[in-house]
Amino acid sequence: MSNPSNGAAPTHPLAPYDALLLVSFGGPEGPDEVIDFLEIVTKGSGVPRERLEHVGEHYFRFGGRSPINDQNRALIAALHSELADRGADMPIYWGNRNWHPFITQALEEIVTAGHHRVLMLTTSAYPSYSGCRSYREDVQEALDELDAPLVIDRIGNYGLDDGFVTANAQALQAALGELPGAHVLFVTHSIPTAMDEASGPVGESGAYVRRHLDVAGRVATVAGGASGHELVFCSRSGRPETPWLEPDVNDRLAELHEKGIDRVVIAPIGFVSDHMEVIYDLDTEARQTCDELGMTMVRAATVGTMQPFVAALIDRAMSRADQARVQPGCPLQTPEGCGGHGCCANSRAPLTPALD
Ligand SMILES: CC1=C(CCC(=O)O)c2cc3nc(cc4[nH]c(cc5[nH]c(cc1n2)c(C)c5CCC(=O)O)c(CCC(=O)O)c4C)C(CCC(=O)O)=C3C
Ligand SMILES: [Fe+2]
Repeated sequence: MSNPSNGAAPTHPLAPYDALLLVSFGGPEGPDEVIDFLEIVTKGSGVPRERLEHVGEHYFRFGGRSPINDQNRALIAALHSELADRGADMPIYWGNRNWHPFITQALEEIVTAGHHRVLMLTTSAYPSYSGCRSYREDVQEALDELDAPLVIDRIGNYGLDDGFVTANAQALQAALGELPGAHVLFVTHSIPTAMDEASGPVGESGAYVRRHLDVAGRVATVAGGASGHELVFCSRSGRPETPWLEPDVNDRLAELHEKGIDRVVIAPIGFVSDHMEVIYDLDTEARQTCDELGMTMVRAATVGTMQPFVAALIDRAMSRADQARVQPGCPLQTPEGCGGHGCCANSRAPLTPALD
């Protein structure tokens, strides 16, 4: 509250930020959008046409509608209510890398509304080119096109934040409640091994896998009650001759079955909400693998809008604002040292200019 004696305007708890920007992957919302979406996603990535058609089928199975946009709408609502609870509500804009509303559209709205300094959050919790650096490259590119006096900072990768771990642990505990003593398969998106090697700040390598292993270990410890746990991967794409992170969740399920382990919990710590990878690759495909092998499987919830997760994002925003108040300029292209920019020192995409 403002102090009436000096007439000062109340200081917003997130000052100097005047808006938040949620940046996400995007997904189609109807059958006629699927192919155009997939073409945008795979532009210049070398993903073969057959893979594209194959993944298109996953979307068509769900009426051509990805769950990701509704998940993001729900997350924005939850962020607003968390902000309101702390007396800190502010506008939240939303832009996607690959589908409407695009990042460029969000930035145009931000500029039109007269905002000057915006804090960006992404729906990816881990360091890597795909999950971190490409988001800030895309936002930087959109910013360059606008030529407006707008500064965008970002919060760092939040996978190891207490609230993210707690929310995942609560989800795992609930799943283990249904299947006590089960073996836990923590799952994340596979990426090319070269992308994993290039992940992390300058001088570091393999941060993508290492961070997931750290999160998995903490989540398993906090939840308790698993007979064992490990990290596996889903949603491999790319060319078959390019090495990607393994084992694939389905291959590992078959191996576990061979060893006589037939009770598993699948915990998608790599996804912040029920993306297509979760509802297709895990709930449909991996579930079918389990059914065929006669294994019992429970899928743990994604953190979605769980309170500890939403609070962790706002905690991050608050501490980023504290930092920004004493450090006026820390633009997106700063490779290290502020806001956890060091997610991926090496640019994977030769088409996009390197930022450091
Ligand atoms: C690390 C990572 C994340 C997590 C971080 C983050 O959240 O960003 C992520 C998220 C997502 N990936 C998604 C969808 C797709 N990803 C693809 C392709 C690829 N992903 C990759 C990596 C990642 N992807 C990579 C290395 C490729 C190969 C092509 C390339 O190198 O560019 C393809 C093309 C077809 C295919 O090959 O599968 C699709 C359709 C959706 C939307 C799902 C929905 O609709 O709910 C989401 C959230
Ligand atoms: Fe992907």
